[in-house]
Order: sequence, then structure tokens, then C-alpha cells
Amino acid sequence: MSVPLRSGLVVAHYGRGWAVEDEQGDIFLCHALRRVPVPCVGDRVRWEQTDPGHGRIVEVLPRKTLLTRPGRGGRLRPVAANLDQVLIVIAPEPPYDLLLVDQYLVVCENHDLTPLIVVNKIDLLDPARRQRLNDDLAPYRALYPVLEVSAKTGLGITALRDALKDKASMFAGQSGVGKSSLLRTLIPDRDVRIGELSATTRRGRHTTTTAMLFHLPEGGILIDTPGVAVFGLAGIDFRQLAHGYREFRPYIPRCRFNDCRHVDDLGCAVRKAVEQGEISQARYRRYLKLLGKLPEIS
Ligand SMILES: Nc1nc2c(ncn2[C@@H]2O[C@H](COP(=O)(O)OP(=O)(O)OP(=O)(O)O)[C@@H](O)[C@H]2O)c(=O)[nH]1
Ligand SMILES: [Zn+2]
Repeated sequence: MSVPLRSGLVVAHYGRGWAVEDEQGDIFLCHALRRVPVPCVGDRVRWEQTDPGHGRIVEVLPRKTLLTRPGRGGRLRPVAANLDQVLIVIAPEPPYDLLLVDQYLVVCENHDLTPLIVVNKIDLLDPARRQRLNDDLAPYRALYPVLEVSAKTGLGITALRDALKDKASMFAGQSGVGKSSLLRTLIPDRDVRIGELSATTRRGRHTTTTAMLFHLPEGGILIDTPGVAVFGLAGIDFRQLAHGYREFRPYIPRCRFNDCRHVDDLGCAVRKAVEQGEISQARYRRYLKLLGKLPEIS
């Protein structure tokens, strides 16, 4: 007897299982058929129920976007599918690392993900720190939306909610910048949902999820990937790196050599733009640093 296939959304990933949400919002712990691509959070799937509360994924629908991380043996593992945007969170404390911000931006630019820069903990900004932040962020404000918020006081949270509405988003940022605090502010019933998942799967220890998807109260979804580094430069070559620096793009076709890495002066339109003040020197210096981190052969 064949069971009709159902549509679902992967909302969590545990070791070898996936939590699939059906159209009514009920959650089933599923395994995946061997022939399907390894599913990940955010995937739209076709699945069939096997037992109460359980099922198996038989098809992973085509993905709009896919974020991966290097797994065992250098193979890329999927982490989050169908994302629209990434919230790059920084804060006055711990001190922000703009090289890391640039790295996140390069990955976003090369995966068709829209980056938003979120400055959290603005309640901690005194005039001196405010001045430094403004100077540091000036080149970014010209390229990307920058939202200033405080998970502590609630400042700017309405604008953040508006930016997330009806989109699939994910946080990126150093430990301690306040990602969990923001998540709690945005999704007050978060813990209820985790409890609900554990109850459904009838197993106590599901704290080791690699990723989890939450529905935002005003529409849209937010994916949390605790402790998963998905924004490394693995798989990025020097062309993609330069492409990831948005403001370089108009100049790249004007470089004399097709394989210009924008390091040497000779006929490089990007360098010329830096010298003429059209491209931020700070950003260019960070580009050179990241270029130095790429594997030699790229
Ligand atoms: N002053 C202030 N402190 C905040 C704010 N948001 C978070 N914090 C504090 O910053 C610390 C780290 O916050 P978390 O939300 O745990 O940070 P995280 O980014 O999730 O950190 P990891 O879980 O390690 O990735 C906690 O002590 C929070 O109370 C804020 O807007 N203002
Ligand atoms: Zn060049």
C-alpha cells in the first residue's frame, strides 16, 4: 500500500535525523532515504509518515540558496537552505573584527545572500566609541543596510523586525555579540518550541542540534546555527574574493590583466581607485589580508 507523499519544511537537524514540520505545523522526526541529497534546515521536502511522529524524507526540493561548511574529508556539508539574508551581528563588546565582517560579506556576496549589518549593544556606546564606530562603518553604510539595536533596551528592535518580515534570515557573528539575546527578543516563545520538538521526538537530549529554524511572529523565518562556522573561505577563489568586495566590481573589468589580483600597481584599476580615494583603504587592506589567507592554488 503506498502512502501519499506530504510537503514539509526541515526545522531542525540532529545527528542523523531531521525534524520536519508539516503544513499544519506538526513536527515529525524523519530519516532521509539514501538516494536524496543530505537535507538541511530550511529545506522544502516531500516525505511520508512511517509511524506516529515519525517519517522519511523521499525528496529534497530544489534550493534557492545553500550555505555549506567543510565536513569530514573536506566534503561540504549543507547547513541552511533557502536563506534570503544574513544578519552580521557586531557589538562594541567584544571588540568587533572587521576582517571577520568582510569574510562574512564575501561569503554572502558569493551565495546570493543579502547581508545586513546589525550593531547590537548600542546602549554601551559612549561618545568616543560612537565616533570610532561611525568611522569604521562609513564604507559599509555606503554598501549595505546597517541597523543599530540593543537587545537589552529594545532600541531599534522594531526596525530589525521589519527587516526580517517575510524573509528567511540567519545570524552570523562572533561569540558574545548577543545573537541569542536578539533571538530571544525576536521570538519570545523560542524555548516552548524546543520543548515541543523534544516531546515529539520522545528523546530528552536534543541540545546538540546543528541548526534550528524558528517562525517569526510577524512572518518569516530565522535560522539559528549555534556554534557552526559556516562562513569560512573554503571554496572561495581570488575572483570570488574580489567579487565579494562589492565596491571593486565596477573597476575589475578595467584592470589590464584578466587574472589581476589587484595587488600590483601594473594596470590595476582597483588599486588606482584606492589611491584616488574611490575605494576605502581600510577595506582594500582587509581584502589583501583575506587574499593572503586563500589557498595558494585558487
Ligand atoms: N549591554 C548589553 N548587553 C547585551 C546586549 N545583548 C546581549 N548582551 C549581553 O551580552 C552577553 C552575550 O550575549 P549572548 O546573547 O549570549 O551572545 P551570543 O552572540 O549568543 O554568544 P554565543 O552564544 O557565545 O554565540 C550576555 O551577557 C548578554 O546579556 C545588549 O543589547 N546590551
Ligand atoms: Zn586589478
